[in-house]
Amino acid sequence: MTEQLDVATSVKLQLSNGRTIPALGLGTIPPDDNPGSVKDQVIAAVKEGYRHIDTAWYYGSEKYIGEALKELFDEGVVKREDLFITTKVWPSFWHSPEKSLDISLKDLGIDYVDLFLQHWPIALHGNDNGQPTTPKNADGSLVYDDDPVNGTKYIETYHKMEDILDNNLKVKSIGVSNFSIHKLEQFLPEVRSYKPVVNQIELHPQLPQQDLVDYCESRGIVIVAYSPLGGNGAPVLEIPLINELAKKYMVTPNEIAEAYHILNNRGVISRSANLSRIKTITRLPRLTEEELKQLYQVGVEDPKRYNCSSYGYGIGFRWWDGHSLCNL
Ligand SMILES: NC(=O)C1=CN([C@@H]2O[C@H](COP(=O)(O)OP(=O)(O)OC[C@H]3O[C@@H](n4cnc5c(N)ncnc54)[C@H](O)[C@@H]3O)[C@@H](O)[C@H]2O)C=CC1
Ligand SMILES: O=C1O[C@H](CO)[C@@H](O)[C@@H]1O
Repeated sequence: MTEQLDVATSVKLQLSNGRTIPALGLGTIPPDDNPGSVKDQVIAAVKEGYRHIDTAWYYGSEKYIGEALKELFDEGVVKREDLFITTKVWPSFWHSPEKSLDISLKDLGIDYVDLFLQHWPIALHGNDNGQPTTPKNADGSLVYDDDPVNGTKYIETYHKMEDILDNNLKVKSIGVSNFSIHKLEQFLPEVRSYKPVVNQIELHPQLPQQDLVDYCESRGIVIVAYSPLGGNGAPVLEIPLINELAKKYMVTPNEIAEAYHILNNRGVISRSANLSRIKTITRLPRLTEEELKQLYQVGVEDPKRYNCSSYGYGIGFRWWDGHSLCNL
């Protein structure tokens, strides 16, 4: 089956603004026990051919990524223009996206990002420096600057991102993340000049979200799948079908989980603290249409979301009138 393999790092997706995005990206949520290890992860990935790095002000790892980029540029491994770098503005910084961006650019040591995303369609109560990132009441519920289900202050954030793009200096494209259909229906009519080119969402065989995927793709918004392995512990890799396909195509389960998106013209960003793993998960098995459909069916009956149902990474997503923040 080795003849049915392509190279995942060579696939680029067309964005609605005429630019392209490498389909396979490296996630950079830092390991709690060793956040500085993100530097070596980025170096290993870029040397293996990755050209898309996904980060965020919220992750606190951008200074380590900046160290990696400096080393890669100084050594002539890549030039800035060879890379596609994404950062995001967190809801506690909803009022000052340019300030958030400037902090990211300083930590990354670059003067522009290729994609600037609005991390969540909500407004959390953060100060002028976006702190605290997860403001909470005494009962543990989040403190908002606006109603998280029907408020519209978050749209002001995007308008400010459009203003930044108008200057076309610090960002090349803007987009959104964790925007549900409910939010997109409310938000898209208010967009002034620049439709979001991407919606970055949790997506994997256990969470198909096909209605949201169809909604976005029908409007020219590229889906980028985050937590494609299910986050910490990679539960998605335990799906029997993924392991069967990995055996058939003689690749790793990671590559099946990534191919599921790339072959569906979606971006995918996964992470690994294991440097040798990063170097060995860039093959693209040519799964058949039937195999892609089988993977899709895994989560149709009993969808499972990893990112919002737990207190992962320090933020607790409270269920709100039957909505989780991810289903707003
Ligand atoms: N926009 C947003 O709100 C979000 C964006 N993201 C982005 O997506 C990226 C990837 O998603 P994540 O949730 O970080 O994780 P993921 O779904 O990529 O899984 C990564 C985890 O799986 C482990 N892993 C990888 N391969 C493995 C293997 N073969 N066996 C055992 N364990 C394995 C890694 O060590 C890590 O703990 C993030 O780093 C971030 O850049 C993630 C969450 C939310
Ligand atoms: O981007 C993000 O990462 C964390 C952990 O998954 C999540 O809360 C946030 O949206």
